[in-house]
Amino acid sequence: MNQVATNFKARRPNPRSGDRRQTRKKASTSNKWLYLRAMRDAFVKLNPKYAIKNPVIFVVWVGTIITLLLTIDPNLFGPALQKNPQVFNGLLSGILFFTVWFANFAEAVAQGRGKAQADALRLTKSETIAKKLAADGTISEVSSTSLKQGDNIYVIAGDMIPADGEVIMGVASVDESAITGESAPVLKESGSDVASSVTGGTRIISDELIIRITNDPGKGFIDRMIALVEGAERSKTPNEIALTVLLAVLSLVFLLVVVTLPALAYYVNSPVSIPILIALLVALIPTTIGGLLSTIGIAGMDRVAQFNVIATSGRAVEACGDINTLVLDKTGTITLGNRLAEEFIPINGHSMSEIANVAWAASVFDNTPEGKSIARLAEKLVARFDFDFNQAEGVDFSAKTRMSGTNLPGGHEARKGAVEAIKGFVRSRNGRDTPELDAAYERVSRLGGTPLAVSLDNEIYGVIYLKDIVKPGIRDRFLALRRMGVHTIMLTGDNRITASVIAKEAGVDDFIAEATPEDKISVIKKEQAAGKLVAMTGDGTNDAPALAQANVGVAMNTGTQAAKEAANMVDLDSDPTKLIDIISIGKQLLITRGALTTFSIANDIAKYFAIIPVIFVAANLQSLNIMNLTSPNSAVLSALIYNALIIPAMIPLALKGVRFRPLTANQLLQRNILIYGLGGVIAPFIAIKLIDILITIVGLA
Ligand SMILES: Nc1ncnc2c1ncn2[C@@H]1O[C@H](COP(=O)(O)OP(=O)(O)OP(=O)(O)O)[C@@H](O)[C@H]1O
Ligand SMILES: [K+]
Ligand SMILES: [Mg+2]
Repeated sequence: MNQVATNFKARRPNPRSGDRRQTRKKASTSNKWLYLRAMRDAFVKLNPKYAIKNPVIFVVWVGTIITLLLTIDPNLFGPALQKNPQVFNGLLSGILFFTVWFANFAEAVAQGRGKAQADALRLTKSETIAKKLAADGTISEVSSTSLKQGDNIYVIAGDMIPADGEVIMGVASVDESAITGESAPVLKESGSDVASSVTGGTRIISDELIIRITNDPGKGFIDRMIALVEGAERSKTPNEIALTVLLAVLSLVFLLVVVTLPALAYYVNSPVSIPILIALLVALIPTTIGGLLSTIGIAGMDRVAQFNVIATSGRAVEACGDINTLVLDKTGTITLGNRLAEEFIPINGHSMSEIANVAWAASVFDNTPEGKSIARLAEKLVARFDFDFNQAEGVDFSAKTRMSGTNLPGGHEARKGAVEAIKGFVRSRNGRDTPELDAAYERVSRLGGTPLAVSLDNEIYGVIYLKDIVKPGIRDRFLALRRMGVHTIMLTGDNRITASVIAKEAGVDDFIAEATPEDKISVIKKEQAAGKLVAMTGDGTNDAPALAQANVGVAMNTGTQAAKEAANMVDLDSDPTKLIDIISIGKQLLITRGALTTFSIANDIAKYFAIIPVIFVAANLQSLNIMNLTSPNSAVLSALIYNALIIPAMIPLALKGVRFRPLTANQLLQRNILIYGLGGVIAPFIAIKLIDILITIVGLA
């Protein structure tokens, strides 16, 4: 006994999870490496094949080449017009090069974070020996990489679970810290909707299980996660594509403006040179947002991942920002969800022990947490109901019938379930319900509890009070959602009174009681038909269709494989309220993008006033030179140095996102226009002036 205990302890200090946490720490302290790698990757991204995907930055890239050629031969496209053309063109070319490189660097930094995460995940994916079960029950040892969908395997305390699967036999505790970072072991058992799925790379720490493999090699959950965090599957979102197109069109418009300038300048006798035109073009096109656009998107997915939620696409994260309606389960999402039997309320002259006996008989085959807790409470009251187990048959609970029970020998039927369901059942057997039933049912419901009626054949014995508690703090979260303009709907299989009590206590906007699984889908469809974008969470198999129908479906990691496949996000901590955080991240992503676009375009005013006087310098239009910069060369270089430096300066904001408050889209828009629009107009005037003074002191121009 002692020996076993020490053996078990001896294994503890060195479980995989420990190794992994160290790796995580290493990954976070090795920021220096992350930046070094990003610097290198920023050069790799200069490849034109890659660079052309970002039209705005590609224009700068082309400008770099042309100004480089003009450095070698300033008279390549006609006589050079400015002072020291070779030095000027060389400096210009260098600044343009760094503009492109900074944009690449920004993207590489965002991608690098994902790569570090993927490296940590790969550690959990080492090859192990799996014990495969043949049809005749014999066990053979095979490599974990050879396991296919449908294989059955056996694992015992200490083993690593070799691949994703569903528990088909046994109860055991599993250390899932390798994927969730949570050290408390989780109970896994067969039959239960929420606790039967296991993930490859986690470790079983007690007892034994038989698992049916659900994925072919290389298609497991961790494989998918690695691909996702590495950004391999990141496709541009519709909003991002729309903005890219808009930025490209804007660039084209500026290009047309710039090409027509020489004619105008000629007219006022102020000829302009090619490098100045390139400088003006680069200054005017939206390089700041163009350079940071994909960084913002990657960072959004990354931020979701830091919440321990895996998004299957950037599209999903972004869609979160547009969500108008949030559909939530009551039990386990809004309430704690471990609904336990608190009390039996006998009616119609039945005694406490009578209702306990029938409740016990109706629960012996019920594997749900509710069923088990009813049996436990009945046993506390020394319930007895003698019958031959071999001749009895369990009637499983389903969300559709909303009841469960046991078919006893001799044709007797013990049932428990939602009061309306039991009323219907008893009526179909020529029984009656009584006002006493309604009184008991109302009493439980008014407490926010779930009442279950108990019956044997056509006789109702009373009501079971299943107690459930609204999660602490949930009210504030719904309040925050309301401020963001998100409408919340609680869906529950429970009755109207319970539903309204819980809805009021939690502060949701709306509720639907006595909902069947089909109702979930129809609610989502109805909202969508009204032009709303809908998000929902769920865990059970019967949630899968609704998860697929919703614009954003977040499955719990403890949920079934079906639910996880259907969803576009999986929450590793299985905390349904996290959807609220994800919505905030999505909104923040959209706002960050909007803020930086506003800032980028507002910047143009200062850059315009810095460069335009240079073009009309010979015309002596002094009124244009409002910034009073030292020389034409210094004016152009200052504007472009600012234009380049603002990209790395904005990387932290792109990665972290702008400060977010729960406000409606309109309020946020107004706030942002004020901060980033006004700031975007003023900041460059000051910065360009300072750079001009600095390069005059240094003597660059
Ligand atoms: N094990 C059970 N046996 C019999 N009846 C049950 C059992 N579990 C729940 N019920 C009844 O069936 C109803 C519907 O259950 P269901 O799980 O669909 O919804 P819910 O848990 O109340 O709400 P939610 O949709 O928020 O999870 C419950 O409100 C309860 O009255
Ligand atoms: K620009
Ligand atoms: Mg439920």
